Amino acid sequence: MAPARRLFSKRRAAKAVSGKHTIVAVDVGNSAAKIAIGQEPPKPEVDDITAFSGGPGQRLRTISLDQSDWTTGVCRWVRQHVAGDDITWWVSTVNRAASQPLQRCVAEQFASFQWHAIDHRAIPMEIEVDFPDRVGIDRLIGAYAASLRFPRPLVIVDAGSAVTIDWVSGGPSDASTFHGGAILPGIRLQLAALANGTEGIEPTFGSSFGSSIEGGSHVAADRQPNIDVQPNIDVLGPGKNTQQAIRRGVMAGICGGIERLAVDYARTSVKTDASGRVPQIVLTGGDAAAISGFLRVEHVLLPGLVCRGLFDLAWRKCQTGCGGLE
Ligand SMILES: Nc1ncnc2c1ncn2[C@@H]1O[C@H](COP(=O)(O)OP(=O)(O)OP(=O)(O)O)[C@@H](O)[C@H]1O
Ligand SMILES: CC(C)(CO)[C@@H](O)C(=O)NCCC(=O)O
Ligand SMILES: [K+]
Repeated sequence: MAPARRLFSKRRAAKAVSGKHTIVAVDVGNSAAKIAIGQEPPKPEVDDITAFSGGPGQRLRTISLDQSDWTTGVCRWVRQHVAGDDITWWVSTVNRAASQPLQRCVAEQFASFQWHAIDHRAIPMEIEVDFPDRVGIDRLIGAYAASLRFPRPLVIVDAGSAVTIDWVSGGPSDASTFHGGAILPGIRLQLAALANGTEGIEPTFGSSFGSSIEGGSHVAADRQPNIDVQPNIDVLGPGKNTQQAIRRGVMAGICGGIERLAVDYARTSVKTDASGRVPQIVLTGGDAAAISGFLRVEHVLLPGLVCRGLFDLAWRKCQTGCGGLE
């Protein structure tokens, strides 16, 4: 214990000189928490947003909520990479039952911390939906992060427990507009629904799919859905057995949905985007890599989009006066 304490105080002294401050971005979903560690911009004049949010120093980790001690896992991982307790946690949660215990764990394990749970009012975008406060904050932050990195209009696909397929346009001013989108069950939920709702289909948890979680690791192997991630010529034809048929159905449903909605949204773009550009599709989430291989439209794969967006928001706040980001 003693050496660790000394290390912390040395680091605190270093912070006072450099003015750096640690940001931990946490995206709490229904299956997993995604965590990234970053620092305030090393120099105030850094104006490239990627220098902060996507820089080489950034670490991204996914921790499955299946593990009963996942909150301790998060704190331990942060401890391993950050010396000291002076951390601002920027949090996106669509699962308060999970984020509340995490906050309690952080309060127990870190002597001083700041906790920013982001809501829609913090997102510098127009939000054109019926109830902006009811949209999953992960959707809004992902949309914001994508709109800073790619030309609009955008189709943002977050393939997690649920798959969300959202539309973001650019307006005549520089502001982006979030227009809502579509929500469908993700791969794992679709497999579970088929198993639960039929007598003839067995649960398909049991093997493979290890690389599906962004950043890898910390995913219990015995809970992973058994769906091949490699696109294979076989999957073009009809499934010849139950497993193949399920795989065909689930992947075609999700990929077909993305392809179709991108076209449909673009058709509405006369109203919502004046640029006339072909929409850029941005894909993120635990199943993004699996889905990417089956998609027939051009897209970019960007792991940790919501964590990147949390850093973007922290960076933005910093521009208007950091001071520990409070
Ligand atoms: N052990 C696991 N537990 C849960 N999901 C897993 C696991 N292993 C792989 N996956 C895959 O990862 C997907 C979940 O991705 P992700 O972690 O991005 O979800 P999430 O952010 O928690 O979801 P949401 O934001 O929709 O609540 C599941 O659909 C599943 O196919
Ligand atoms: C759809 C999910 C589960 C995706 O993480 C999340 O964004 C959420 O709980 N949203 C609330 C409903 C909505 O976005 O309209
Ligand atoms: K998510």
